[in-house]
Amino acid sequence: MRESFKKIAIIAHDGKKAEMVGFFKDHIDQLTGVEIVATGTTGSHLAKAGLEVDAKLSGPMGGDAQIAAMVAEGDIDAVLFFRDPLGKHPHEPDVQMLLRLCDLYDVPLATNPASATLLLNGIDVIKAKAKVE
Ligand SMILES: O=C(CO)COP(=O)(O)O
Repeated sequence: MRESFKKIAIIAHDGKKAEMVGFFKDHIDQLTGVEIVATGTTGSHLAKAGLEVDAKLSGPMGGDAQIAAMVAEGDIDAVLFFRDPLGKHPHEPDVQMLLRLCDLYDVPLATNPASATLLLNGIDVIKAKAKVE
């Protein structure tokens, strides 16, 4: 079980970007003190919403692959990926690689807002526990 969440990755497919921005505006307090890495366009949306973001390449240009490599190197503590199950994505192999590496390295992965809410609440519990200890 992970004991600290210093850096998280945020990614959203185009069909989920509006929902993703609304979600993170609502959960901005839970991101205090957490570094955010994002794919390119997701990152620019988050930056516009006032978050500090390390934006990688756009997803179809290799951004998911860059984040997957960070997962493999142990540099990412959780991935919040707002996937669009109804869209077609030219870089689907990169997406599958990212999901696989999260499972391989046991990195918490949320692929929809409901699970992202639970993940962020879980991070809060771990943060609170670390303060008490
Ligand atoms: O394609 C993506 C996820 O697979 C997201 O990439 P962008 O954030 O650059 O749109």
